Amino acid sequence: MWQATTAVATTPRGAEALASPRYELIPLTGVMEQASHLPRGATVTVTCSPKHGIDASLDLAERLAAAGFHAIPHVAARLVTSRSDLQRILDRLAAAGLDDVFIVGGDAPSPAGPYPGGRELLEDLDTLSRRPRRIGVPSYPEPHATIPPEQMQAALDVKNALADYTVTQICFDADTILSWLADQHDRGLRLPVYMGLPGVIDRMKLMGLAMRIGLGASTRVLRRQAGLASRLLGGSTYRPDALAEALVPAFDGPLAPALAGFHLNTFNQIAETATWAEATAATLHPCPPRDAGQAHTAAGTPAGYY
Ligand SMILES: NC(=O)C1=CN([C@@H]2O[C@H](COP(=O)(O)OP(=O)(O)OC[C@H]3O[C@@H](n4cnc5c(N)ncnc54)[C@H](O)[C@@H]3O)[C@@H](O)[C@H]2O)C=CC1
Ligand SMILES: Nc1nc(=O)c2c([nH]1)NC[C@@H]1CN(c3ccc(C(=O)N[C@@H](CCC(=O)O)C(=O)O)cc3)CN21
Repeated sequence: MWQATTAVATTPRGAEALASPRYELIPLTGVMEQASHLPRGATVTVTCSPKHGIDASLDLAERLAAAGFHAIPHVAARLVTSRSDLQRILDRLAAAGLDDVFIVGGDAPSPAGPYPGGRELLEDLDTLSRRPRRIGVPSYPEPHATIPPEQMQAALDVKNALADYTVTQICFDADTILSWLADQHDRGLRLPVYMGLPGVIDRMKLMGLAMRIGLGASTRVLRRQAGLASRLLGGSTYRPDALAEALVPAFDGPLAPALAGFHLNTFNQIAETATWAEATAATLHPCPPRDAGQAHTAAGTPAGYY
């Protein structure tokens, strides 16, 4: 559980980050209704898979934008069929006023066109018109299942000059994320980092997804915490409490300048994840009565700053 007294005094920026995360949605039936549980104007991103294709992500992003959200579609490089297809996508984004896009390699077993990965697409995009105002790219605190670490690092180094921000792949271990951040900072990463967390999701479902998308060794926490009692009760739900507790303070520590926020992979458990984020952020800044604002903690941080 949260140590509310310490947290209030030390993590105002972290609490704010948790209160306004990016929510990642999958373009499946019912998602618009589920999205209505999100705060008005929330930032939502739309995944892009070989199963649904790029246009399903763009369609949903357009609908979410029309409903008042700040919508960010993912575009998978391996699903783009040609250079003119890429220009068509850029034109469609511009026409819809979608000015922020997340470019990923994508999970297609082979490229449908000239782009084997996000890196190659970004390099080509630089020569085309209508670049979105902001471009995000993934990054990996844990090794990728198949792409060698040197190749991933080389791709990130190129993207460091071509993109505007990065979102970390789901990782269940806060120390791994924080030491990766420090290492990337030392190597000259200039992209602001959104830390990618799983949302509030059934453990078994999360374990299956983790295997399918090739997450790293930290996935073992799902096994360790799925205790006998909860299994007897017919399953248990993962909550990213331990990650939030360890990562929120980083927004007020030495790595703060490198951090942009949190990105919650909801897997469409949208209401549960949003409720968790809001409630957890609220425990961090419980808005004490006004006169508490005069008091100061031992560390000199005004109590009741939030
Ligand atoms: N973290 C995320 O949100 C997502 C991650 N992915 C996975 O990550 C991989 C890498 O994507 P990005 O981080 O955007 O980096 P990227 O696509 O820029 O890949 C890095 C380098 O590895 C090569 N590469 C990419 N996919 C490959 C594959 N499937 N097989 C062999 N080589 C490949 C690329 O040519 C590139 O030079 C994707 O292929 C996919 O498996 C896919 C979608 C979303
Ligand atoms: N390798 C990889 N690919 C991704 O697409 C991806 C990541 N990693 N890491 C973070 C998130 C997680 N994402 C996901 C994960 C699962 C589904 C998924 O299960 N979608 C469909 C099934 C699609 C299919 O079978 O191809 C679903 O029915 O839930 C979608 C996006 C997108 N992002």
